[in-house]
Amino acid sequence: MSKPKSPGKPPEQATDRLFATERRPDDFRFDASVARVFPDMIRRSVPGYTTIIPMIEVITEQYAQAGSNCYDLGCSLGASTLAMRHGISYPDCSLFGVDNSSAMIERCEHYIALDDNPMPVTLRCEDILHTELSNASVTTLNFTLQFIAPEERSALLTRIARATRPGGVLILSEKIQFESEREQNTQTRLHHDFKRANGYSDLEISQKRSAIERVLIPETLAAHKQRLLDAGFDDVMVWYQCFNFVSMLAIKNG
Ligand SMILES: Nc1ncnc2c1ncn2[C@@H]1O[C@H](C[S@+](CC[C@H]([NH3+])C(=O)[O-])CC(=O)[O-])[C@@H](O)[C@H]1O
Ligand SMILES: O=C(O)C(=O)Cc1ccccc1
Repeated sequence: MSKPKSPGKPPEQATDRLFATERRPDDFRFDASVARVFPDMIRRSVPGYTTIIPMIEVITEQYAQAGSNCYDLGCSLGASTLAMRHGISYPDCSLFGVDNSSAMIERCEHYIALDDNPMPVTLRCEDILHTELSNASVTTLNFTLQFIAPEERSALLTRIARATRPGGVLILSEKIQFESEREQNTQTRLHHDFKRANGYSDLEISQKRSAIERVLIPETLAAHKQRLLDAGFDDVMVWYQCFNFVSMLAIKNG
């Protein structure tokens, strides 16, 4: 599944109307219907997503090391993978994109093939809880850890920290929960205002909210920071926040 490949037809991209009409309250899944609308869905749903992606390139440029592996865990259609690809300046680095949704990985292959950067990308359709990790300089979890069961998160982060070279990093982006109920309500209202400003109706917002309730479990910033330190990272900093969406940089000492 790695490059080089002849650039195929661009995948058809649709507007996200998945929650526009009344539907059964099924849990959200990363299936073919989500994969088809995903670029539109994530851009209109996650405040800051369109800023975070190019910054992943900037961060990768700073921390990628010669002869190392870089991983994008939960790569979806490869937006963060491509940002990493563009940030890596060493031809002897290896870049891996991992996602357990076959619908995402199939489409991701097309997006990788359309991008003209020569660095090979290896895509794995695997569970990130079991994927092999070693010799890492930059690993990205861009809005993926939130979909992992909370009791599995420590083991995954510990595995990433152990696989990370001195001076390497984890970029961790997450929807977060706030300690204070007042702040939680205010930031949630602002997030919903953002979605409304991007054309989502109240019905779409409320049906999506119910669908993700049991599958996207946000935690507080304090919980994330402490767990990253416990996992073996030496320093954790927030480099981006917009409402209840945050991106952190966890660094292993050089
Ligand atoms: N256990 C798992 N193993 C592998 N993949 C998983 C697992 N659980 C969830 N996923 C995958 O994690 C991705 C999360 S989306 C990432 C966006 C991307 N990073 C981006 O920068 O565009 C974020 C969002 O939709 O808010 C989906 O593709 C899931 O299939
Ligand atoms: O849409 C939302 O309300 C979110 O919290 C973000 C999101 C984005 C894409 C898939 C699932 C959740």
